[in-house]
Amino acid sequence: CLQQIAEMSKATVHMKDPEHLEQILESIKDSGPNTLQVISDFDMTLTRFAYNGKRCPTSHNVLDNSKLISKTCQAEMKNLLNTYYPIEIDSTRSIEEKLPLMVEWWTKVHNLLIEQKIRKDQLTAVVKESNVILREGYQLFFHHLHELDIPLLIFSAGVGDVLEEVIRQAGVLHPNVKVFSNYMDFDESGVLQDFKGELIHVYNKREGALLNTQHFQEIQSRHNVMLLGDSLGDLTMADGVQDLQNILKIGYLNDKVEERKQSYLDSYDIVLERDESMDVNSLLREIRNYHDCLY
Ligand SMILES: Nc1ccn([C@@H]2O[C@H](COP(=O)(O)O)[C@@H](O)[C@H]2O)c(=O)n1
Repeated sequence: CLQQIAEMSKATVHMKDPEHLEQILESIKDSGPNTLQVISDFDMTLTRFAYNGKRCPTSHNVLDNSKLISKTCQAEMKNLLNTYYPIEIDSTRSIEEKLPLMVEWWTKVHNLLIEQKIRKDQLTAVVKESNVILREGYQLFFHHLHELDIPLLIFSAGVGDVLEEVIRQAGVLHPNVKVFSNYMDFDESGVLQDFKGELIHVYNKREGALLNTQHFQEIQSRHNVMLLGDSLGDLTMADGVQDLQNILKIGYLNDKVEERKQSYLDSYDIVLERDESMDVNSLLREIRNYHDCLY
């Protein structure tokens, strides 16, 4: 199955330790789908990084580039993106150094969005008109997880309302999909007045943050994890999983490939370099076939 991923993939696939990977996969298969949860990032992990050589938008960019935002504000957001995104992906800076700067970026952008008086009823059209695209093979990915009743936890530092709308419009917002993200807070007339709860940025995603929530109860017996991410910050998404047994970490290396390759190879079990598809479907198919043979 691992070989299949390597062969089928249009991208370059790196596997840290194929033997160890095979063991993890066997163990996950033996334990059954009811012990598995999938934890995934959203922007540039479930969605495409580029299409026809052009960058695709993140959930924030869907708003930034839309008609809901004034030209002056768009220019300010672009400036912020050009300032802070290089810091986010800079492999020479530590997470500790980047963290306050990421909070600064998100806070500034959210304040700008609030100033724009965005209305809730405008989001559907804005998503429809955007160039956001889920990765090739997404239908099968969501379908396998739904069929096997495996929870898909999407942990995103993006905008929850936007990304949920993307998944809804793609027709794959199944009941097993749970999104944890920055949700907009609208006033009684449907105008954006704030963002709900604690800010989620690229370096504070942790399943432990869900402790005491209804959802945490539902997943606490699932000790095997498949984690999908595109940044080193995504690696902490499984922190707090109860009695973790096996974790399979799959990383999409989209940008600044050469500079960041080594750190991704050190941290992820499988690294998909410049991939735009969901080759992980082969792993899910394998788990599913194994389960179908047994039951
Ligand atoms: N104003 C912003 C802030 C962040 N981003 C990007 O969004 C990504 C975060 O979302 P995840 O689903 O990946 O957690 C992150 O990679 C930022 O670069 C943005 O585009 N605009």
